[in-house]
Amino acid sequence: MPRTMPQTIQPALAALPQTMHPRNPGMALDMAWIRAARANRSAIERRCATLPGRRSVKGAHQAAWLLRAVSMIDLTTLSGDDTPGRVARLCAKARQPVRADLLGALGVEGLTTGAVCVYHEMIAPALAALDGSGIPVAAVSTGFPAGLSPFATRLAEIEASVAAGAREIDIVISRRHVLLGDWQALYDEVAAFRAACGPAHLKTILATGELGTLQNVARASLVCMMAGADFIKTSTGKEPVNATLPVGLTMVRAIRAYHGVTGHRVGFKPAGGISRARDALVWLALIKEELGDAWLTPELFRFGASSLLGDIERQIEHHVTGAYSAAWRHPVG
Ligand SMILES: O=C[C@H](O)COP(=O)(O)O
Repeated sequence: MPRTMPQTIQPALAALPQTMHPRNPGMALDMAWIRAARANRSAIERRCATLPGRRSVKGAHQAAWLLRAVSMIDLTTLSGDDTPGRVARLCAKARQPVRADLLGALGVEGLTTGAVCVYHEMIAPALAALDGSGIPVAAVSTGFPAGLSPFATRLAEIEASVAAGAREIDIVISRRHVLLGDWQALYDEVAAFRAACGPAHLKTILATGELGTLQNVARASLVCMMAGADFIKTSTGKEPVNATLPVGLTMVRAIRAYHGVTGHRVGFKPAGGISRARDALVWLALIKEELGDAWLTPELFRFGASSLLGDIERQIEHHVTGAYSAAWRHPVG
């Protein structure tokens, strides 16, 4: 027996900011600012420990937040055995991320994921499957995930993916530049990637699980933003440790500081290992509290996730019907 339609859901979705912010133009490398950037791990961990409990949203509010989360997912497949068929199924899910009967019960229309994220070779099938939907295709690039191919090859890879129709490019930075403290090299690399992107938006993957310290994460975040990144992203999903809350808090505070100084809004994308609806809610609480509602839009926040959507759909089904179904009934791709 469907529950009464929660009246909060459609307004919560409609209230999503639709404004187009100007892109981050970047700025000159400010070494004094980079050197001054610090990250106090114990304070950061204490702050993160408060997040899961304090912001417990229930019922219709939880369903509304979960639907909002869906609109901010970069629905991802990044496997060596990806095929056009798998990508087509993923894109069908991006167009209709939650079962029509469930959305109908909630009075919600027009919900899609934020983007579909694939390797270069899968751009064409993704574009074909998303035709007319307005959903952008994001391509991982620059020798993803290690980023150790020749520099010219990495630039050419970006240009090829933009020419193929990707509107967003997820690059990986050279971790050694961070580990060696060569901030000028990191800045020059990211600035060159940004130039190669042209009109496509640049998401810079820090691969934080390989950067050693939170201070390195804070400094690398600032350098990427100074070099013109549209988004900073935690991880490839292939590192041993991917998106963690302490890393996320460090990065969003760097975004907040950069906005405070320059007035430019840079987006944030936690990625890798985010697979449960309740974790998505904690990430949204982090963004709301640290950056404010202006960032709770697909333009400025994305989850990079391959399996999160299935769990969210399952929770939405529970909200509508009062029953849980098996996870296998909510395949993503
Ligand atoms: O950028 C997205 C990640 O590769 C997805 O990671 P995941 O498969 O752990 O959700």
